Amino acid sequence: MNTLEERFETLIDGIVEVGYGIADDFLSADEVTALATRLRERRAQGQFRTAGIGNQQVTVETRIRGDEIHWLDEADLTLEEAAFVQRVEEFMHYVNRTCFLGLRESEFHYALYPPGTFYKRHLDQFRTDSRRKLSVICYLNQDWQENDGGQLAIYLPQTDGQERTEIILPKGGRLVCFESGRLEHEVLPATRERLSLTGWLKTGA
Ligand SMILES: O=C(O)CCC(=O)C(=O)O
Ligand SMILES: [Fe+2]
Repeated sequence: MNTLEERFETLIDGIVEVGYGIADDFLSADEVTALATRLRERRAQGQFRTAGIGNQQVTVETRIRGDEIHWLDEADLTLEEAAFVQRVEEFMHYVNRTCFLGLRESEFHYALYPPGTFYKRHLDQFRTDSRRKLSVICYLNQDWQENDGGQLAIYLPQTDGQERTEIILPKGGRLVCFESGRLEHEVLPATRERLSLTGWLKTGA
């Protein structure tokens, strides 16, 4: 297992060199199991809603996205959730020390994509609010296989005007990070429930 700083470096190198970073062991298998369990408990308690689109997230449009989400509330975190938030915030401070992005705030939601649902190609920054600088997605799926689908497709603009597509499997413990305002991406449909914890690192007001 790499040290935390090595994982942070891997993520930053990826973002700087190719536009996105991947750390495969951001969470241990036990942490994935614990967070997936917390996700399912919260969903069973009725805390999840079908996600909306746009800044206020009021419009449900399942032809664009079909996931159910629950926003983490700082005042109501389990130990595992608090540990996850703390680790991502350590990454945020590490980024600030090395890349000077001026990140100040974070927000996180669980997401569950029922089989067959997807999130069409989009950008994570809103026209009316550009505070989201980095998107982080951590997958909570055990034993995810290629033929389970549910890949994250990232569209990378090339200097020759062409576009390259990267296809990333949502394997448990894997964290993907990219610039929210720059890279369009898409969640492909899966044959199983697809679980994740997604966050944004933001500048202040
Ligand atoms: O779960 C993923 O792989 C990406 C999710 C996403 O694009 C989003 O929630 O904005
Ligand atoms: Fe997104």
